[in-house]
Amino acid sequence: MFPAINPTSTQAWEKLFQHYADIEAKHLKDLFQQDPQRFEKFSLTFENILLDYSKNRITEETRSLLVSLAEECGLKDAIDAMFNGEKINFTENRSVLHVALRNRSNTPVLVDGQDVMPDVNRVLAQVEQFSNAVINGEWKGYTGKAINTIVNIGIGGSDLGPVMVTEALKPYKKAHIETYFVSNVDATHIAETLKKIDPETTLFMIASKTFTTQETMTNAHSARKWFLEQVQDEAHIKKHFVALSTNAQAVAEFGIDTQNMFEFWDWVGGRYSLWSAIGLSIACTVGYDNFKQLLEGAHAMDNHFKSAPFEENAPVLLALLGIWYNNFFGADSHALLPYDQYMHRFAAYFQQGDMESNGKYVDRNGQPVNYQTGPIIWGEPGTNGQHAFYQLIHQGTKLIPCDFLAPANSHNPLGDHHPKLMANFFAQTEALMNGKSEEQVIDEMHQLGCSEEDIRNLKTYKVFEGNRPTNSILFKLLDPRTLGSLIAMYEHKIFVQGVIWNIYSFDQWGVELGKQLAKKILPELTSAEDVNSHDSSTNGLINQFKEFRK
Ligand SMILES: O=P(O)(O)OC[C@H]1O[C@@H](O)[C@@H](O)[C@@H](O)[C@@H]1O
Repeated sequence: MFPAINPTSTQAWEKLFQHYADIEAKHLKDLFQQDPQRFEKFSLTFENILLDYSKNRITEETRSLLVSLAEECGLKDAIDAMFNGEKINFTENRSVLHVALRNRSNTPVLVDGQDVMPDVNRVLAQVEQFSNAVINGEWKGYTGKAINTIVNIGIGGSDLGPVMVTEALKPYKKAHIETYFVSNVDATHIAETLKKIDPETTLFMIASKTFTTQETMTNAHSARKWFLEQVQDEAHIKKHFVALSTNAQAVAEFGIDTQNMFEFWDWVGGRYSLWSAIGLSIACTVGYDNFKQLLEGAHAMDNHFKSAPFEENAPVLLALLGIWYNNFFGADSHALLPYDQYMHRFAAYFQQGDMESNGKYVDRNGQPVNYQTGPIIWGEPGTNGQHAFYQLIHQGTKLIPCDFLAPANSHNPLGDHHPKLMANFFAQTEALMNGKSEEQVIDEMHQLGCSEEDIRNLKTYKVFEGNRPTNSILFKLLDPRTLGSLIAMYEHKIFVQGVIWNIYSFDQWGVELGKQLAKKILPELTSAEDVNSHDSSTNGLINQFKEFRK
């Protein structure tokens, strides 16, 4: 196991702290003026992806100090530990092997001395066979009709990945298959979906690692009840319900034939599971070949992550830049801004990926940390965001490092839409960096014929400080392979940050408390008596809720 080091105790941290004072006083605009090679120095390409991180508040010294920090924190050993199947998810005593799910080179990966690759390949073959059968119509519903509708019922990691990927890969969607995702326990979600579908041609995928999650089980039972009301025969369930899970017993108890179960394992974290059987809805929507391309792209990024020197390693650099802003500049959030409508769930996906992984205040020694850990992740596609929240990024009091992501080629090359979209991407990153000086504002106002009084009164509002850092991630086309690489890049970024923050990134105890309390409260909502077992606010709310429902 790699050592548990408090990052603030390293020499690199101390040096970064001193170095920060220098950098804080520098403007990005000047850094570019001083160094014509800046773009070459601070950018890299990986296959069809260009990562330009030159618009960050860094110098070569910053980069080398950040790399020293990673080294001092034992990142190399940590990467090896993950890829070698060590139980780095200590609090659950599990390996962390989403990389094995896409290990296309098929080299053995051992957990407790046993190679997991035969199991991975077996389930992948099952996914291939099943998705082919659904897509080409061999898999028939109870009346002999082919399937044309998939409803994935799952939440969190059993929902967000497939939702994000099927949206991102919509251009690859099989035209005759419609896919719906139901996650919320709010009945509206399942009820509105059931209105649109036909039991004869619908396949339900019950996606749950544990097969105990309240929301998913409630939705699954409602779907089952609806289905049986229509078809009146339990024997038909096996043609219309499959399970994606690690829990065979619970699947059987639900009434799904374990023949129709697509297995995965406890060493796959929920938020890292889209590469596993949880990806069945992806394979059935875009076809197995495209799913395989997604895995290939992720595997290529895994190899890059494992072997590239830290100075040239995309996930490591993104992670280190995040730490630079989070821990030295005090930035508390990070925005993901894809300039691609197909990627509209990308930020939502990595909200879980990042915040559930690194939202921890206890370190790997069991001590509360004395430094900041995971940032708040948020974002929306551009250009929509520009007309909504970019004001605060440009002129607010908070520093918000942003990742801009975009394809050079659109799947919809309609008129001049794509050049317009991309002009905005380039303009925003440039504007965030350069800002606009008071001199420029005055010049502009003169040119517009503004009065001296107006200029005096308004100029300060129109000044942009700039010096707002961004990463630009430009890729050739949003194809399955590229998407796989991008997702894996962010997964590994999260891993690197967790290692440096010395926290356990692969558990999620923080989601348990609310679940426990909800279980306790549920029977109170239907009991006849007034509730008084909580604080006055919770009692008051519950009792008013009951009153409103009388
Ligand atoms: O896939 P299941 O087991 O239904 O879990 C769904 C989600 O539940 C949440 O409470 C978290 O634990 C997530 O990490 C997980 O992805």
